[in-house]
Amino acid sequence: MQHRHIAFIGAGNMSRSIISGMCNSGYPADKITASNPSMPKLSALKSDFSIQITQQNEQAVQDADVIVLAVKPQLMEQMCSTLNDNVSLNGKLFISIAAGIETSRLSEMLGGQTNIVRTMPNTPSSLGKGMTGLFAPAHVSQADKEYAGDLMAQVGEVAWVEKESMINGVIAAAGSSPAYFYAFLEAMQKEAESQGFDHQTARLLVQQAMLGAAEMVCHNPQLEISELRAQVTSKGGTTAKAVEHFQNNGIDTLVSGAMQAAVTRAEEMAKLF
Ligand SMILES: NC(=O)C1=CN([C@@H]2O[C@H](COP(=O)(O)OP(=O)(O)OC[C@H]3O[C@@H](n4cnc5c(N)ncnc54)[C@H](OP(=O)(O)O)[C@@H]3O)[C@@H](O)[C@H]2O)C=CC1
Ligand SMILES: O=C(O)[C@@H]1CCC=N1
Repeated sequence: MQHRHIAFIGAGNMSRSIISGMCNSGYPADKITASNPSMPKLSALKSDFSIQITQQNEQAVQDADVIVLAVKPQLMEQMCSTLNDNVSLNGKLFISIAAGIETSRLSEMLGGQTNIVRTMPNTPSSLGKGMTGLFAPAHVSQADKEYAGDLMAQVGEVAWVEKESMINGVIAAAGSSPAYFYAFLEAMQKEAESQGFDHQTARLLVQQAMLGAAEMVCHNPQLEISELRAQVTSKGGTTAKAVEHFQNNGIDTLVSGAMQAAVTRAEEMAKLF
């Protein structure tokens, strides 16, 4: 990918994941700056990756070609307007990773800048196993789209969406969904403990089963996921009873309700921030 000078505004979990992916794949550290109000996360980034750090957003932005907007959604407006008041933003590419803030709203926050790509990554990006959805308005150049796609590909798979509203679908299916799987695993671990396993063994049993199941899905793209399920489900056996219990208790409705709740919240956030 092109090695443009890039600044991360907000040095939290997601920025650290992306920076780690970039550095691991050879992006020059002297072209990466991170900015954050408090020092500890910056110091860790400096010592782990030798990138540039600053507590002044303006300083990070000044010399950068690309600005990654990586603060919490409720802080975005204040942060962007302070930037816009203090430094020229013309000619820069903005890449937002924030949930629930549309590009038109980001443009307002940035004093009319329109060169904005919106992305939705997830926390497995920290292991290079992320999934990121991207959207760019039609006026964003092919070169800028390519840069944004290459950037997020440093930490996993990427998928572009044509309509901005589909970013909320990405949130429901991939941005938030690691937490659904954790909730499921927590419940399984608890039940395994009730059945007599100690905490660590219960965790090992469920985590290894999940990892193996995920790998089976990835390594067998020719098989529908339902076919992989069928392979586990012996006729008259144990799995059939467990799966039947899920189905009789509305697993499909439960999952679609949860995903719709995530979309609804993203839509509410778009009005709030
Ligand atoms: N976590 C997730 O699963 C995902 C999160 N996102 C999005 O990523 C964004 C960041 O989330 P995440 O990394 O999890 O959050 P974190 O809280 O880990 O990181 C946000 C960082 O922003 C810093 N910050 C606060 N105010 C400012 C400011 N004015 N200028 C610069 N930096 C500031 C905070 O510093 P300090 O701690 O010192 O206050 C903190 O380090 C959010 O918009 C979220 O919607 C997107 C996809 C997935
Ligand atoms: O919960 C959130 O709002 C963010 C966006 C996706 C994952 N975490």
